[in-house]
Amino acid sequence: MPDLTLRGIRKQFPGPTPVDALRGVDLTIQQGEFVAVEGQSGGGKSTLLNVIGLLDEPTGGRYCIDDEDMAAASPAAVARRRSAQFAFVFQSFHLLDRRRVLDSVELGLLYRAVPPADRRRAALVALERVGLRHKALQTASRLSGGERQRVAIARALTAGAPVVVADEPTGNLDSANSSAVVDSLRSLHADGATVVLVTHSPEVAAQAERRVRIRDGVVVEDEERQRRIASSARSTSGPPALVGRPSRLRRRDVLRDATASLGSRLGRTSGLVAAVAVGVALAVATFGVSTSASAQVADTFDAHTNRDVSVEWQGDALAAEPGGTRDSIVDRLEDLSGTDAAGIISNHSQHSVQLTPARPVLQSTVYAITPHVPTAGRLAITWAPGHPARLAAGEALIGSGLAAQLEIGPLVGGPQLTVDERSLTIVGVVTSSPRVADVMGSVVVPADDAAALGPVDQVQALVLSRAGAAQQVARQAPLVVDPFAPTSLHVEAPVDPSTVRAQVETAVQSTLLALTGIALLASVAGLTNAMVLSVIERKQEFGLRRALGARPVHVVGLVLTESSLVGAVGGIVGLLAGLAGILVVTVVRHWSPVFDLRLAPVALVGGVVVGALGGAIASVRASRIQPNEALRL
Ligand SMILES: Nc1ncnc2c1ncn2[C@@H]1O[C@H](COP(=O)(O)OP(=O)(O)OP(=O)(O)O)[C@@H](O)[C@H]1O
Repeated sequence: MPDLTLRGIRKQFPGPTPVDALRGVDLTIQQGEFVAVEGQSGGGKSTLLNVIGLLDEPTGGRYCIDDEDMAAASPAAVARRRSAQFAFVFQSFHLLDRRRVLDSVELGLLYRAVPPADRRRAALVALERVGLRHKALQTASRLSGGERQRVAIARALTAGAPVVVADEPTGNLDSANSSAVVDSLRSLHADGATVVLVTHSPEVAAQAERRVRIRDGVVVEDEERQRRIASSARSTSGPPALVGRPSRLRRRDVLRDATASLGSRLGRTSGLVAAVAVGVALAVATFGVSTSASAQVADTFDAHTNRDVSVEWQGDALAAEPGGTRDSIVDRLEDLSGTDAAGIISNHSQHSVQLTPARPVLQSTVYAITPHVPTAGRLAITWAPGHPARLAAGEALIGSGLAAQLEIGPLVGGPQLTVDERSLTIVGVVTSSPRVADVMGSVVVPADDAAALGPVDQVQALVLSRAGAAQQVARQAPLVVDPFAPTSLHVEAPVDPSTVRAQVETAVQSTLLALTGIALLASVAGLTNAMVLSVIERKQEFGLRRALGARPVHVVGLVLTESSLVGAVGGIVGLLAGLAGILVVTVVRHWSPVFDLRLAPVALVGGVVVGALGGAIASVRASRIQPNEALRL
């Protein structure tokens, strides 16, 4: 049981004009005394109490508790002493205002690693003693001033600390409530606790067995005349046994405490969650939209451009080789696995074309095609009404450009076109030829009529491959077209789709990931700001926790747990909002949405990381809050 010995205690507050609040205080308080500290305002009473309760360090002199010099004790040892040996009652109560009364009463035991059920039992017993058991589950801020001070006394009772330090506990109370509080203090004293009480009230001071008067930072009067009388009336059993392990905290309790704390400020907590959710939602949406967009781009490539393969050669050189006829080349190309359609189109340079003898003669290129060129070359053809979609000997197609030049009307009655001296029936107009653009201004005849057109300029085998097979077909096509000199042929195939796909995906994703990073950084910045503001607002609460034995690391843990919880909830809300965003964008753009299941854990972990980062600065600030400064009126 501690005896408190102060020798030559000085306390100077620095500043432009330093204040000497204590100027050499000598005082010995033995275990079990009831001491009232009186004196004029500004005399140094609260400062003395803070030094005694280890809430503040003196700047000079020696303060020993049971012969241990506190100046030599480590911060952790001081926190342990505070938790084990002191209970505090303040003029302005200092409760966890937004939380249940029970939480304020239990707080000291929380920092002694006492299990929740035991804490609750002890708190209810203490509340019973101050007549407030029925208010245990009520929000503390709803209580009257007198009730709040009785809750603070209940907290001191629960702590079972050997020394109760009370700084003007009746300062804000009327006389009835004052007497109730003084009675409670006397009852604590009767249990064996030392009570050190600062008061301006002579009536309250008169209840103490020893009155110490302090003026201008020195003890001017120390009256002990009632000590003997009171000592004899006092319990000899000493203070109640201390429960728990001082200045220790159970990990599970941090989570409960943080959850309760967040729950007690739902408005602010929602704001914090929103700060995280916005970042996570943007991250999820950009990531999801980029995946959907990439899939869309890849699909487009696969469906169209990637299927075109062509092999080109000059003149009619192959015709003389065995198997060099157009039909056999086309047959071999169509036999390749991965080919959907194949055809050969040859360019027979310029010829004179004329619609009727009355019309002008035009010069136009003539192409000869095998039957599957319209499919393989993806030609769009408007056939003459009633004509089958196939070109027979003596018939011709004309490109829509040439048709306009020739001023051809509807293809009814089989209009005739004279090419050189030959008359051909026009049976269709080519309205689109994406692979051989020249066809649009040309005449197209069947390959069987090609011989009549004279020498060939250029021959192209057009292959339409299956989606994804273009590369394979492009490798084999020259071998089947000219097995004797495949390298002499010019092959055109699309860029490997996987390369294009990867390039597009990388480009899209790196841009969007950069945006994602910016969104998350903005979230961290927003949360940091909000958490720091929250810590400033809760300064007194953190001071109280420190006074009741919390070490800086406990405070850091609480704030980080709160911000990580906010992050986790923000992550989930952000994930849902982000998925909704993906759905909206993809529906509006007619894309197929891609929901990557991995987004869920990533969003949750991302939220927690954002939360923890956002709470880092606030937690350090909270841990630096000094109890004496935070708890000053
Ligand atoms: N943190 C501080 N920084 C600067 N000066 C301080 C600080 N705390 C107290 N003081 C000054 O130290 C002196 C003693 O203050 P203290 O609060 O101990 O007086 P008190 O006797 O408790 O006064 P009251 O009865 O009005 O509460 C005062 O002049 C006060 O302004």
